[in-house]
Amino acid sequence: PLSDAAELLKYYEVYDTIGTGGFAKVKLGRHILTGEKVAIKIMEKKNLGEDLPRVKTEIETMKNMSHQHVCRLYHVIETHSRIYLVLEYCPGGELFDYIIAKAHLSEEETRVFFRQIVSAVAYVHNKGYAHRDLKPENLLIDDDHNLKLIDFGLCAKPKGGLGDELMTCCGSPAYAAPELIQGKAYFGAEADVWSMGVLLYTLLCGSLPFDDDNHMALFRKITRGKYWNPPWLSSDSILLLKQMMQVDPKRRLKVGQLLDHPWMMKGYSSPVEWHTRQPLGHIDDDCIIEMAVHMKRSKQSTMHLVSEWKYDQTTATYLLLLAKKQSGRPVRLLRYIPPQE
Ligand SMILES: CN(C)C[C@H]1CC[C@H](N2C(=O)NCc3cnc4ccc(-c5cc(Cl)c(O)c(Cl)c5)cc4c32)CC1
Repeated sequence: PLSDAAELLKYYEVYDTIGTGGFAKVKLGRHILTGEKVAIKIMEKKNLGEDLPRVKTEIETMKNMSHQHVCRLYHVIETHSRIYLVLEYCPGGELFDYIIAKAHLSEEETRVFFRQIVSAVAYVHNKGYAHRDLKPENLLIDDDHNLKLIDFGLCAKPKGGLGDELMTCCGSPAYAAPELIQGKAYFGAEADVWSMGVLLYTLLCGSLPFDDDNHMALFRKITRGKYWNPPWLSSDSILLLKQMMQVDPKRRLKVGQLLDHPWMMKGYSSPVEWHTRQPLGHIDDDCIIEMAVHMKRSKQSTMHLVSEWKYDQTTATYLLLLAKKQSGRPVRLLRYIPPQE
């Protein structure tokens, strides 16, 4: 109903649907004040049913994430019948489609992308979360041809940190670790490493290491852990894949060992940089000043308003101004507000 869209249309122009994700529709939008493009994930509450907790998980998780390779949440709008998530726009679409278009990637191109994936996952783990649904469909390409991790609906934050075991069997079977599909208690971080191994295989080979239309046959292949190595793989790639797709989670590589693994270092002089370049809560002076001028408020009161991080229009305006600055565009808000018809 119009009343739901009214709140969204106060702050965004909304264009056509650019994708669908399970129980959500994603539309392209533009933030009126900054002119920045955004992706708007639209969910009908009545269609969510038992998926509502998953949405709440995704929202709370993403509010705690601010990283160069994690898709940024800007604004949460909840109306009578809908939940809107305003997210960082990634014009390059899914990594999945990119791989299909190229059949498979070279080792060099794979390394550039895989270093970004490991950076994102190491950051997420350091925050105490396991993603649990790592796959090429959940990695998007932004306008700088960099990867952004999405879909935190299945991620878990064990009460006692990642040292605690998880029980829920979830994620996409083809990427799921043997211990997870066998219904055993598992460590989220170890299961994520297995999924990253499957991901690395799809990048280098253009196909899945374990695949079968029959679920039971697929499970058998995963628990057996044997897969075909195409002839174009280097021996280094074959070794790394073997170390990540170890059926026994205790023999599997740790994320910490991935950061400076010889395969990851080929052509690079430093380990994967996983720390964020935009710490949560960081307040940028230029953005605060532009907002203060625009809102006719003092710099001090503007800084306090932004520091509440309510993921409302203020948070969205600040973060999108910051994104503009980081892309080298002018830190300016729209001077003229068109008359509301
Ligand atoms: C697992 N797949 C099927 C899901 C699809 C959903 C549509 C996506 N998409 C496009 O189709 N075209 C362009 C496009 C551009 N920018 C996007 C920014 C964020 C998201 C996004 C972020 C989060 Cl955190 C999230 O949970 C979801 Cl569902 C989507 C999607 C974008 C997007 C691609 C992945």
